[in-house]
Amino acid sequence: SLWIGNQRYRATLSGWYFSWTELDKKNREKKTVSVPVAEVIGVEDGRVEVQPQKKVEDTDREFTLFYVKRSGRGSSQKGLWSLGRTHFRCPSRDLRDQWVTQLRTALKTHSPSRPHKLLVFINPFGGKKRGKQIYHSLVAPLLELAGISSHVVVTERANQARDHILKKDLTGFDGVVCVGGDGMFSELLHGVIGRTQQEAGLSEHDSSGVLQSCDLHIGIIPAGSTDCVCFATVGVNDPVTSALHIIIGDSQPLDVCAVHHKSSLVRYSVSLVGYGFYGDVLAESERHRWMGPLRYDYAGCMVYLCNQSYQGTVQFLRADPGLSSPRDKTRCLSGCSVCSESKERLFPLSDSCSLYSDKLSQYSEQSEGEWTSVSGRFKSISLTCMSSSCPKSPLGLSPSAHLADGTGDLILVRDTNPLAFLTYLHRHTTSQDQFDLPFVEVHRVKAVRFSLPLGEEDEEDERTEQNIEEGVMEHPDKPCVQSPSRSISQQHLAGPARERGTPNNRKKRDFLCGLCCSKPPAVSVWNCDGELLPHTEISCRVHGQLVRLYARGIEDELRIWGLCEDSRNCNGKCVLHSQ
Ligand SMILES: CCCCCCCCCCCCC/C=C/[C@@H](O)[C@H](COP(=O)(O)O)NC(=O)CCCCCCCCCCCCCCC
Ligand SMILES: Nc1ncnc2c1ncn2[C@@H]1O[C@H](COP(=O)(O)OP(=O)(O)O)[C@@H](O)[C@H]1O
Ligand SMILES: [Ca+2]
Repeated sequence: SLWIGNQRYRATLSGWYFSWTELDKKNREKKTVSVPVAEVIGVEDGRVEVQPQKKVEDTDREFTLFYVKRSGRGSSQKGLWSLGRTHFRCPSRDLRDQWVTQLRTALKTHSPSRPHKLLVFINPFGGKKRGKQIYHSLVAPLLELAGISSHVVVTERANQARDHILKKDLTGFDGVVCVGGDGMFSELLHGVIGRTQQEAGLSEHDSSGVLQSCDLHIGIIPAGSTDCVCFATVGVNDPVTSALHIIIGDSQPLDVCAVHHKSSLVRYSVSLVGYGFYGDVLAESERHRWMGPLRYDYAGCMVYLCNQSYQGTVQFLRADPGLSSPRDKTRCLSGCSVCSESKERLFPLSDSCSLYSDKLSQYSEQSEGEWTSVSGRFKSISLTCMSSSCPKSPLGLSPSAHLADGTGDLILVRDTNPLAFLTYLHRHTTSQDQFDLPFVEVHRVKAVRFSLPLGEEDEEDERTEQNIEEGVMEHPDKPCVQSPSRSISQQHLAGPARERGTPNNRKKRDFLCGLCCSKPPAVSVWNCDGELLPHTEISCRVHGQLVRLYARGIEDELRIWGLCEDSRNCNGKCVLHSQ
């Protein structure tokens, strides 16, 4: 027996669960609360509070249990986690000590993958510039409660986090965490992948080579502008929810797209590699960084009004159509079977049995298959390894994409009239199928190549290349950018490609200076997870499950999503109809 206040409960700790059942005066059982041991955050002697401030009342018969608490069913805050806290009173001090010891032992046994030590990078300038405050007031107290030690680095420049991971001693750290947006996540991604390849003696520049998947986990505390990676892997962008996923050591593998130009690596991407509309929006938004997250809406409207389209040829290698399709109306949710079966396909030697051996023989990872080619004028070309859902688009660029199936979705939006394109964009904010439009096509792919029409190819201007290398010339991209934020965006370009002095394409952002100059540009720019790429002709390849995040995919009642035909079936409660 345990007491909460004056109410008596029957408590049990059996295997995976700690449960307490309310008992009435006649010992009849009433409501039960069950907490999986894997979701216990901590057990403390006495009456302990952590919010708003830590307070300990050391009473000898009491203990406090902290655990993951989910927001109620049907709540508008689906997927939101908070810290649950219950004070239990035991019949004696001895029994209290036994409960605390047993719970702590169970925690060790059932949660072997929890981190003990984390390296945390805070971008003080991301999003609404609240990174430091978010970390110190919401996240640090939870880590302390869970007994996780952390080493915190507040960044002073772009790429500091990436360089730290690439070069410094990381002995003892179980994971790296960023407090910031998709740009900060991208720094960690590049650091972790780069370091793993260095240690494995593999070259990142070999576009057909296999990369070593990374052991160091990445955690994201959302404090940025789009927070797409966090939203698409957790389901919400909430710092406390993400901190709790980190603490309990959740693990979500993630596909990564490697972008190459000729024979060198340009960048990695997990969410959006976009040309045309999304590239132009990013280029325009960089000039308005001072607006914070609103810069994307402003730039989106401006670029929409410019009504540009761009010529090019897209070639792609299809993924096995027998496994899944971008239009199959399913969703990649926590425990997704498509992703777990992909693990056996992607790493056939790591598991003893392979359900997929027959499928493998028809569609081997070795035999690449045929490249398909599509040429024309496009409003937008997007490749995304995951749904890319974010607060702006709750179902994302490709709602049925999978986080860890080794494929990406290629979305081609051909040139069309402005109203039709607006319909396409608007469908990202509703449950309507954005692919069910005559000028839109979507393909599930393993690799993509983009080339410009003859005469418009990437210029290999040796002089420009040399000048950048010698540091005598400013990077010629975005010649019209004048705001002080330039320094930040210039540093963005100082990614792997720029450091090796690869050439840059030119003459393209002019129309954004005066909002559509007389001569429309022939070439757009690639947006790679919020970074502008310095090349136009690129090739992309998806590396299945290359990194792992402290997340578990989107959980829930949203499982009905695939079944819901109309709002009457779900009473307006499913994710499609509750928007
Ligand atoms: C009419 C409403 C149209 C809404 C269209 C919403 C589409 C949203 C798709 C979002 C995909 C997001 C992919 C993630 C990208 C991020 O990695 C990356 C970096 O994020 P960070 O700054 O946090 O580091 N973010 C981005 O590149 C931002 C792309 C956002 C594009 C938003 C465009 C808004 C468009 C508004 C158009 C309005 C047209 C209205 C005309 C009257
Ligand atoms: N201290 C810093 N000063 C300037 N730029 C930084 C700093 N720390 C990180 N950055 C860069 O700022 C960019 C944007 O950061 P991010 O956290 O993604 O915010 P947002 O979502 O608002 O774009 C990232 O690409 C990152 O490399
Ligand atoms: Ca994928």
